[in-house]
Amino acid sequence: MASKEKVCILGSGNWGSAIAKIIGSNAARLDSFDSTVNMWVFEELIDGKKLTEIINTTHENVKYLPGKKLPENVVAVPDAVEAAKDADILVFVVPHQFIPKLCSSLEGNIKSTAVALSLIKGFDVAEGGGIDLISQIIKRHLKIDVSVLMGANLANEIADEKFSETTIGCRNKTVGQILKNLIQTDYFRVSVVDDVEAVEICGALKNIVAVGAGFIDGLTLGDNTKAAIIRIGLMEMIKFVDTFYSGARLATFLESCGVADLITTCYGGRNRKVSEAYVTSGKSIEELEKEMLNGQKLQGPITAAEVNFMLKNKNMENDFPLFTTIHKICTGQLVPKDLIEQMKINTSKSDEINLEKCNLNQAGGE
Ligand SMILES: NC(=O)C1=CN([C@@H]2O[C@H](COP(=O)(O)OP(=O)(O)OC[C@H]3O[C@@H](n4cnc5c(N)ncnc54)[C@H](O)[C@@H]3O)[C@@H](O)[C@H]2O)C=CC1
Ligand SMILES: O=C(CO)COP(=O)(O)O
Repeated sequence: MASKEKVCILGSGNWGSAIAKIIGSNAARLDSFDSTVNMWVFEELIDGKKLTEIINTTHENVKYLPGKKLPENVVAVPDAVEAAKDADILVFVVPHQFIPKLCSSLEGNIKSTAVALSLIKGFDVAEGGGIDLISQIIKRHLKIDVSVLMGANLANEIADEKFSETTIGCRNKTVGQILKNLIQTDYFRVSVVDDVEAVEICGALKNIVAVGAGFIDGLTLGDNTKAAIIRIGLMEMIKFVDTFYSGARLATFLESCGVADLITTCYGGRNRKVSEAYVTSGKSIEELEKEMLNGQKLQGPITAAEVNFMLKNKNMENDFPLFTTIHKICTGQLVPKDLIEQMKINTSKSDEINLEKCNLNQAGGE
């Protein structure tokens, strides 16, 4: 790596802008980083003005993180290749449905020695009936090492500098320390673990559970029911990792990326909010996403569809009744109140994992 690491942030939505605030300030403060941080902005017009120009003059992303100043060394760039071509560290933070196109545009146009950090929660469907992790897509296109950062990280709260924790999954200790230096502040505390796949999968799957929590809120079923959905969701997350990604560790679910992110998203996230409105308004999820989120993107319903694509192909829908039911409600195959009926009949399947004996428990940690 270069003596002064150059950082590029690819994405500038709600979380992209909040992390740009942190990265910009750390890059300016620490000698080991080049102080100029490029941020790729998917260009759009706001009242006839380009968003990149607004960011570069007012130092505020007025659409996706209004009211918060970005450090002046964060430079908005409308061309992804231009933004990324000289970077040593590429921070990926776009809504997950846009990653394949972004990676294709970067292919062959970045430093071969660069490393990536993905903050993206979601999957993509894969040829052959399975799913790809977002980190795998980045790696396949760009042929660089990819670490991940996931945690209980509602972007607006972090932009407000409220104390929060996060988890970086990284296999290389030196790179892990560099990434920690880049991200950690006194109010945003970073743990680095080497269980990279489990960290990433926790981040993706908790968005499905949050959709279920929103349905429960919309049905006004109360705190006990919501806690039950969170617990069942956690069991399905553990079972999913144990079944499809063996070698991970149970302890990872106790990091910020696991149970903490599950809790915060089920109480404070966009997936919860829109799913509650789905029950009470009778509108479609797509309509509500447009009406309620001002251009921000929901990840839960599409993640539920991606997971269902794989479970259906493997004839395993019944082994993950919560994930399956949430997908069926999102797609109109079931109605929200069916969630409870399904849980009454099927939760034993979610719990069908012996934690004493599961693969996750056997793998040795540090
Ligand atoms: N917002 C949050 O509190 C958190 C979000 N995340 C994750 O971070 C990732 C990014 O989320 P946010 O930054 O919140 O984004 P967001 O939900 O605010 O999405 C808006 C962003 O998408 C961009 N966009 C729209 N159309 C596009 C296109 N065709 N191609 C490329 N970009 C396009 C917009 O320009 C804007 O930058 C997601 O995977 C999310 O799950 C993770 C932790 C917290
Ligand atoms: O991932 C998040 C918090 O860690 C944000 O969740 P939402 O996308 O549901 O707002």
